[in-house]
Amino acid sequence: MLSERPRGGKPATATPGTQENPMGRFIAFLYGLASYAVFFATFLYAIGFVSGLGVPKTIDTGTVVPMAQACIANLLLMSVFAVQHSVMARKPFKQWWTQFVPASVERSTYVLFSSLALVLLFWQWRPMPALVWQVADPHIAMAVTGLSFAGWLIVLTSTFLINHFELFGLHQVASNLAGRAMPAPRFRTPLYYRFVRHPLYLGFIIAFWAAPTMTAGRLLFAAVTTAYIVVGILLEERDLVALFGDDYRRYKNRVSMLVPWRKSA
Ligand SMILES: C[S@@+](CC[C@H](N)C(=O)[O-])C[C@H]1O[C@@H](n2cnc3c(N)ncnc32)[C@H](O)[C@@H]1O
Repeated sequence: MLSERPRGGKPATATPGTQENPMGRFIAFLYGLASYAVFFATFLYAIGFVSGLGVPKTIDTGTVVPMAQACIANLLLMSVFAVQHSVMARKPFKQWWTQFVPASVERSTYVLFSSLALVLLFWQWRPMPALVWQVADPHIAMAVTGLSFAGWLIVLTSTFLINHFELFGLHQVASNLAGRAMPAPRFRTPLYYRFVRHPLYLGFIIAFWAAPTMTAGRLLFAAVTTAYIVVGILLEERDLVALFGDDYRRYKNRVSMLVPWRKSA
């Protein structure tokens, strides 16, 4: 879903686009912090939006319009996010726009635009309240909600296992501020990554599908985002093989993609 991080080649090199001017570096750092704050608020809102808890506008609230109209509007909103999130993550796009945006804040800007695309989706989402399923037993319903929150927790903890601060651009602006080089990307397989290659995406899938009440709107959201995740994995793995070579190829042979069972050794 979130895709490529800036790579900058195998050896650690000076942060590309490092500003010489200390004030410029400081402003870049503040911008990175602000983008991160917007991301974090959006992430928290997303939990409420999908679960229907604790936020004013959820996936199942708002003005009800005819089903086809709602479906088209929602597909458009998800497409805006998908196009922004995928296109801005591709190397040719990065090469083009880092002519205008300093490379040190490229990731923060990507994170900011992704968050804004999500805010637009939350704001403009049209509810589709038709009931697909509903868990009648309150204890089971609570357990399903708990499973959904476990999915969100897996998402957040996976970002820390990979590199939370680099993924959301803070590492880049902090290194730029300190005039330090960004370290070369490292292949990691900690904790969940021993069981599945994409725990973060698995967390999203669990969070979206574990619904005690599944409406047509949430079903549309879960189905489209799951399809987007699967396509995203194919693109991400192409980059990971290019970056980590045989290490990643062997990992692919050993560990399954999303379903946590061990492949035969
Ligand atoms: C949003 S994270 C998602 C990581 C992974 N796909 C997941 O679902 O847990 C995407 C970034 O993680 C990086 N990445 C994915 N797997 C990795 C691994 N095993 N070691 C290091 N970086 C990885 C990718 O290069 C990409 O920049």
